[in-house]
Amino acid sequence: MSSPALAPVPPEAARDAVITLDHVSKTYEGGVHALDDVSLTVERGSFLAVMGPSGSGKSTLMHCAAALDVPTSGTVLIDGRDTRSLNETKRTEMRRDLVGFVFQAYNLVPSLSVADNITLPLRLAGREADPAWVDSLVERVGLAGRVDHRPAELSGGQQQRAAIARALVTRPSVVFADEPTGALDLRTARGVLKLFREVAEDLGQTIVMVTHDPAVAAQADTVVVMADGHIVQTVTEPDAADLANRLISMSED
Ligand SMILES: Nc1ncnc2c1ncn2[C@@H]1O[C@H](COP(=O)(O)OP(=O)(O)OP(=O)(O)O)[C@@H](O)[C@H]1O
Repeated sequence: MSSPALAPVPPEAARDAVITLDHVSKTYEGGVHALDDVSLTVERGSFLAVMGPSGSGKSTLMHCAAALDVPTSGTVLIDGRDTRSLNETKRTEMRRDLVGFVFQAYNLVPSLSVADNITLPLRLAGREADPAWVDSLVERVGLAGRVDHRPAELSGGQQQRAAIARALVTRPSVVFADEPTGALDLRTARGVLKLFREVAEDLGQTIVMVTHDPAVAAQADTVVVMADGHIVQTVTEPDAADLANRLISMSED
């Protein structure tokens, strides 16, 4: 089923699209067709999950959509800006200004306090921190009272919450989360996914989350299912059991 968040890419809708992939293909050296003619629009404020089996092209899609990599053909727009025409320096600046990242392994700097980790993207961009905004983020991710600690003094869930605050601190157009609960136990993972939902709903933050796990994907508003470099299904109002069945039936095809 097609959803408003994933409508085919009419130009007049582009102002509400944070990410637009238009006929994007990616072929790696050696000839692997990781993405094959993928078109996708991620609407502002939506929480989208990209789900599929290993090797289906999820990471490649994320890397192209986040301007970490360039497609072999097709167009990627982030907030209306074309990523393909930029050199590596300009693409890096675009990522710094428009994109936040959350990774499975948290990637916090061990020698910095939680507070300094959270505000690091601002310092790297030469921007002033707005103390009220930083405080509200720390509060929202439940780390008030922990900001002077080093990452190693936090639990995995707390470290991921710090990483989420770090991803939000620059007020990016979009946050990409790559298997953000992959290293967490079930209960902690639920808390982190609830936080993503709240951030999407309360702050209108656009989130694109890559996962192979149907239970994780089901927390998003919309799920695109990938297989062999294609988006093969788009699921609105996702349900974990239904998504799991879809994956099982794909593996039996
Ligand atoms: N740098 C690369 N060079 C060559 N082939 C690559 C490269 N990165 C990915 N591939 C190949 O492209 C295809 C898609 O890989 P991708 O990592 O995007 O899939 P994925 O769905 O994210 O998989 P996983 O869930 O295992 O991370 C796979 O066949 C993979 O082996």
